Amino acid sequence: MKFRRVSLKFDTQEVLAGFNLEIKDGEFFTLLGPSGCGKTTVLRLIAGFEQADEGEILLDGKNIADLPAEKRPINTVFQSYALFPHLTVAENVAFGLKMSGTEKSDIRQRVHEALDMVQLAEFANRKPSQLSGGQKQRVAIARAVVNRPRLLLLDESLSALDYKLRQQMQIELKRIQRKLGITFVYVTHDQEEALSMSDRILVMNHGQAQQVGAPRDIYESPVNEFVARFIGEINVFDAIVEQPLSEVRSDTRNNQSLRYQVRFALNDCLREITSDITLNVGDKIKVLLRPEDLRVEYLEDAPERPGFVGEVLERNYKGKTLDSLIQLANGQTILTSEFFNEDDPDFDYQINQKVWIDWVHGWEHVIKASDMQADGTDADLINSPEVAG
Ligand SMILES: Nc1ncnc2c1ncn2[C@@H]1O[C@H](COP(=O)(O)OP(=O)(O)OP(=O)(O)O)[C@@H](O)[C@H]1O
Repeated sequence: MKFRRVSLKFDTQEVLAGFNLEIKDGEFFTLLGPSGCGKTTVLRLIAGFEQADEGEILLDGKNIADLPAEKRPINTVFQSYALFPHLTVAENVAFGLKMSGTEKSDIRQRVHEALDMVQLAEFANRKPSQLSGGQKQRVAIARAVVNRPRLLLLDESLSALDYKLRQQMQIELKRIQRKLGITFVYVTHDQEEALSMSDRILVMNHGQAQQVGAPRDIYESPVNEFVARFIGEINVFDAIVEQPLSEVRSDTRNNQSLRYQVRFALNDCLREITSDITLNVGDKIKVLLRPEDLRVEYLEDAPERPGFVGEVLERNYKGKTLDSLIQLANGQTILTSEFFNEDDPDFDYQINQKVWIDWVHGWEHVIKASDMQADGTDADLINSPEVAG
């Protein structure tokens, strides 16, 4: 399904302007962004609950923008489940099929299959009030897939569940989606949820597409500061390109990147970096490093080494990792996250301890400083072929 230059205003507020989108058949696609960025509006436009002022919404190449919601082969699972309390689980799931005049025997068969799929066959005769939150959610999903829609829309569908159940349902949803082969369009502001379930994610801000890609691309190669900061923790360092270095580095995915010598604003120190994008001498860049990309060592071990010197402000033992908040010489604070390693004598530093910070070279991600507008908007991206599809 595709959006072509879709615009929508609520009174004077422009929520979407020339918005493009492509969702591939059979994929688990997630719309991710902060509250108010327009995710639900996009979902409601797909469902037909909202009408676009301009543009086309295409399904199988046909413009469905004027087709009423009930005529679209699209179902929605709401956060509130919206089950009928007086009907049993099976009757809830059968409801839509009954209304459309499906044969009784066919209904029985399909309701059974749908409940089997969400592993609720034995609960068929219960009422919604006799179910847990996760079970109600699964009934809502069974009801939404029983008439085999082309697209299933899920609006923050797991947010009412507690953390543990939510994690189980993430796996469950992905399993159901794979089994059915139906295109799922999921809306969330939870980046962890988006990363763990999606085939592709669209990151939005202020009604604009920021980046679309596989979870790994979005996490490891964010196109701007907004995406980098929205998807997990990130440390940002200013630098200027001094000179290109001839050698090329290949990463584990065989992507080739270029090497440069750059001058970091911090300590005015010269370091080598790799970059996926071509840089010119004098370019202002931002070197992005995730907490897990950084390495911390006792300062006494390396007094002469180039790099960033800091002082440990906080350390949090997290079981698998030791996370530290470190203040650098220029006042900037950074977050590091290191896997527990009993054999490393430098591992367990103390508060106020002076430390030296390096990173796993090749893991840095570089963007030009001009790609980093504070509000995350980047006009060039909105209509880029990648986003437009
Ligand atoms: N019916 C409406 N009338 C007026 N303004 C609306 C309406 N629906 C949404 N908006 C506005 O449009 C913008 C986008 O809203 P939308 O619900 O799509 O955001 P969202 O990203 O889904 O947010 P959330 O995560 O909080 O649900 C917001 O500024 C919102 O206030």
